[in-house]
Amino acid sequence: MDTLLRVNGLSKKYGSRQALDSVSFSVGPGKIIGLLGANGSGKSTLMQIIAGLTPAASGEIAVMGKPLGKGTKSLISYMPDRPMTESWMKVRDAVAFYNDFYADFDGSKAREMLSFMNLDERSAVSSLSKGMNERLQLTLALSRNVNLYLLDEPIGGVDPVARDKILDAIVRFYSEESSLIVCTHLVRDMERIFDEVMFLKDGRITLHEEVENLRIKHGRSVDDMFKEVFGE
Ligand SMILES: Nc1ncnc2c1ncn2[C@@H]1O[C@H](COP(=O)(O)OP(=O)(O)OP(=O)(O)O)[C@@H](O)[C@H]1O
Repeated sequence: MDTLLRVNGLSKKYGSRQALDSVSFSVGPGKIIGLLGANGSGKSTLMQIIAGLTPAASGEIAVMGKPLGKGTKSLISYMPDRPMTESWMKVRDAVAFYNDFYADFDGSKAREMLSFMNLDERSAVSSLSKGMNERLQLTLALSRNVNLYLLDEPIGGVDPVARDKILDAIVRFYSEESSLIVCTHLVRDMERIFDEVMFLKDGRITLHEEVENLRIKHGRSVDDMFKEVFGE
C-alpha cells in the first residue's frame, strides 16, 4: 500500500478561531514525519482529530484506505501532550491497564522499553518527573502494534542529555512498516530522525517535503528552515 494516511480538506474552528484550514496531505508507510509549527499553529488539534478524539468541522481522513472511525482505532496509537495515566498508578499498573485495554499491546516490548528507559515498574506514576513521565507515555504508545503512531511533543520535558536516548528509543522500538508523526518545537534535537517534515502555519500546511530533498534543494537544515519560516 502506497498511502497509509490520507487527510483531505480538513478544517476546524474553535469559536471564531480557525485552528485548521483545509489541511490535505498523505503519508506513506515506513516514514517518520516531523509536524512542525509555532505555538498555536494547530499541531495538537490535527493530531487529536487523526487520533479520533475530537471531530473536524469538514474534511476526510482515511487510514489504510478505511475512513476514520471504529474500524481504524486499532490502527493508530496516540501519545498526547498530557499524561493519560492516573496518579494512583504505579508504572506496572499503567502497563497492565494498557495491556487490558488494547488487544495489540505487546507486554514484552513494554518491559524491554521500560528497561531501556531506566523506568522502574514499582515507581508511583505521581512520583515521576515530567521527563520520566514522558518516557512512560512513550513506552505505552510505542508498545502497541499499530500502523500509525502519533506523538505529541514526546521530548518536551526530557533534559538535553537524555534526548538522544529517547530518540534512539523511538527509532529502535517503532516497527518499520508503520509510520510515525511527531510534533515538536525541538526541531534541532529531533531532525535527525525525520524522513519528512511538514510545516503547519496558522492552520495550513505550508511545506511538506522529504528532509533529504530539503537539504539538497535549499542546502539548509530543517532547523534553519524552521527558524526562517517561524522566526519571530
Ligand atoms: N479546546 C480549545 N478551545 C478553544 N481554542 C482552542 C482549543 N484547543 C486549541 N485551541 C486554539 O486553536 C489553535 C491551535 O491550537 P493547537 O493546540 O492545536 O496548536 P499547537 O500548534 O499544538 O500549539 P502548541 O505548540 O502551543 O501546543 C490555538 O489558537 C488555540 O488557542
